[in-house]
Amino acid sequence: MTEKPLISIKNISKIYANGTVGLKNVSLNIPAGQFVVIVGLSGAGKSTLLRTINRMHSVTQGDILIDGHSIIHYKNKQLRQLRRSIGMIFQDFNLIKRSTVQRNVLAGRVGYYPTWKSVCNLFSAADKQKAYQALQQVGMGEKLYSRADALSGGQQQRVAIARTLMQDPKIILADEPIASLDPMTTQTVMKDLKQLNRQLNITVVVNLHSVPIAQQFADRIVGLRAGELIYDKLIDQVNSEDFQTIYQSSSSSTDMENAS
Ligand SMILES: Nc1ncnc2c1ncn2[C@@H]1O[C@H](COP(=O)(O)OP(=O)(O)OP(=O)(O)O)[C@@H](O)[C@H]1O
Repeated sequence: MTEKPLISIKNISKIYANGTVGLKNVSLNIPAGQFVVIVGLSGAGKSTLLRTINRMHSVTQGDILIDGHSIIHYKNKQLRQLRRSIGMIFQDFNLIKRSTVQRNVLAGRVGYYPTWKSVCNLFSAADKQKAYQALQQVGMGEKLYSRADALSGGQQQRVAIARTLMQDPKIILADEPIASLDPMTTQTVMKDLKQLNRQLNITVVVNLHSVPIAQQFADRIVGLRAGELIYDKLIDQVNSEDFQTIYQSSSSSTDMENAS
């Protein structure tokens, strides 16, 4: 029996206002609990694809269903609820640098508060406890009162992950989460994501440049090239030649180094 997908992407295309084609007729079904890695050269459309899933980008054509509901026409309350259920991790962490770790993590909860309460920092004791637990989950409990800008890049990314946990997300989208990190911290951050995926059954979709890291962590690898999906395999079916299709006609030495 085929499992009903949590994320169903149906023939989507994205053409930016300046005419650039971001995605061409991409279809993809992701079941709940899967750890999916999207790989491809710079400009292949990875960020565009990820950002259509939480409607940071709208699609030009096609449909996206989350849990069976089309999201492409969502507005106002529906859109806020959608974004509350989807955590997003960015390459540059997106923390408020001059605020404490606790305040940054609580920011993940603002979708559950009326604006005036979150602006006035009126978070409940239960949510402060939840923030501490989220930090503990990524090994950062003792940094609760540190300032975000006093942390290393890897620590900041883990705070960003804790912030998404405050949303009780069904899905975490991570756009190049390790691009600014050294190899050791890369492992820590990827292991955190994998642990949340496995322990909390959060569906994770990650954009990566590094094929070895993709192979280490993914349940499934999806390859994009020039906006098209050209590759989609479960990890046990992947072989090293597969990646040549994605990375062929590379003009970027960085990508080729990472792919090797
Ligand atoms: N806001 C935008 N306006 C116009 N074109 C854009 C915009 N964002 C992305 N693009 C273009 O869409 C295409 C896909 O870009 P996208 O950022 O999705 O690729 P990517 O695979 O994530 O690349 P990278 O690995 O460099 O982040 C590229 O040609 C890019 O220049």
